[in-house]
Amino acid sequence: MNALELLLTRQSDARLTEPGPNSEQLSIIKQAALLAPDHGALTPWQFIVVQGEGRERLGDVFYRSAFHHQLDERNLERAKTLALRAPLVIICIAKYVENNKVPRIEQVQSAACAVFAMQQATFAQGLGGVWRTGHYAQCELIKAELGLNVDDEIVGYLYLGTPEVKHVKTRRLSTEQFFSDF
Ligand SMILES: Cc1cc2nc3c(=O)[nH]c(=O)nc-3n(C[C@H](O)[C@H](O)[C@H](O)COP(=O)(O)O)c2cc1C
Repeated sequence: MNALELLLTRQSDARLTEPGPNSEQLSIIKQAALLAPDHGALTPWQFIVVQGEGRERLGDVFYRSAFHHQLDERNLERAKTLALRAPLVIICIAKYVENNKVPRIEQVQSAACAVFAMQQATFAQGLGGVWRTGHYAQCELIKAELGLNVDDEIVGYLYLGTPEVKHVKTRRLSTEQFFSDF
């Protein structure tokens, strides 16, 4: 797949199954993350790769968060299984570095670029992925359990694997709606 084909056909896949990225594919995905634009070369990132039984441990962390926040019964039950929705999950963190020139938002944006780069690198290798956030990206208890600082931001959980169903993105937006000339 060439670069333009990637950019113009990329899509997310919410339903993912085995196999996940092999070690060679994962290595490429990791390298793509580290090429994210980075103002001031602060490298304000941290990535935690979760696979195999690690997904069950992450499910336990989600469960403790759900319990702590008194989520309803349905969410409590779901919590333990969430990380099992793909063979591999990467927890993507903006690791905030205090800096006079580079505000926090730019560091979070840089980490977000890294997430997108990883999703693209996955797609380009014939696999699929989806970027998720929600309650478990905002929870202070989870940050603490992952050993993160309060200033850090979980910018997403990137679920990666093989798409369960082959589908082609049908929603096409019109450039005229979002671009104008000045
Ligand atoms: C910051 C961010 C958080 C997201 N969180 C979720 C989420 O929690 N659950 C979800 O189903 N999709 C979430 N999405 C959307 C999907 O990742 C995906 O972009 C969307 O399903 C559209 O698919 P597409 O990438 O093929 O256009 C999020 C996207 C972004 C950028």
